[in-house]
Amino acid sequence: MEEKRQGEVGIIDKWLKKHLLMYMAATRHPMILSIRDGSINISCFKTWLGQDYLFVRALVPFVASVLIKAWNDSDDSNTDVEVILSGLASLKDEISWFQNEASNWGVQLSHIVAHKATGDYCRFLESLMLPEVEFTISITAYWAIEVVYQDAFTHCLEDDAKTPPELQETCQRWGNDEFGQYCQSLKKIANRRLEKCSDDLLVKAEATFLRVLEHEVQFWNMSAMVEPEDLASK
Ligand SMILES: Cc1ncc(CN)c(N)n1
Repeated sequence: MEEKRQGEVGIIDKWLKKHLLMYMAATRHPMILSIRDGSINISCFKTWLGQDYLFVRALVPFVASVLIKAWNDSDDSNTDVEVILSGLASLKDEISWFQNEASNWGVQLSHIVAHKATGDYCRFLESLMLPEVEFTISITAYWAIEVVYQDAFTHCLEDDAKTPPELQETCQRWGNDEFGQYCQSLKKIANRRLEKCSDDLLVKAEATFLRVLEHEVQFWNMSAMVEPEDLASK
């Protein structure tokens, strides 16, 4: 297979162009736009916080499985393992952040039950952890999962955003430059693998990318739904 020439558009950029509507549905969801324009209903934010805590916990074994696949199957395993390991390590911080944030907002994490969208997304992660799922597929999914948050929350930090001060820290968590660089490193690994893989695998990887976007949209939809008890207390 020919090496990609400098300046040539990578496979992921082609997908982003081809599936722009779906990508925008995930990264410019009404829930994100409501954070950005300050109209967010705080009970939706609290639902998101509790459900995302469950999701991030399920992300740990998934990222660990990507790490093992990089170790076993990568053509540049030293670099890839280092990148993935730093993501895995930062999940510990992320979980502590959720615990701290939940206590600030009065959300009891021990009482949280997974909603359907959360359960579906976690089961999807589990299906990607199977040993027969190729490294190319799992690194593509990992990049897609992270970039949706990075892009969405960066949007909430732009100069003209009216994000409420109490949600700035949440947006910073995924909208900071360092996380942006991290997503670029994941994209580079995924692109390198995709350039070299068979047509069959490429089709599978594109379908996996789309499934991540669908799950992200469902996750935002679920968070944006006001719980009946919140309506009753109004
Ligand atoms: C649903 C979801 N997608 C992505 C991320 C970013 N780790 C997250 N915390 N939650």
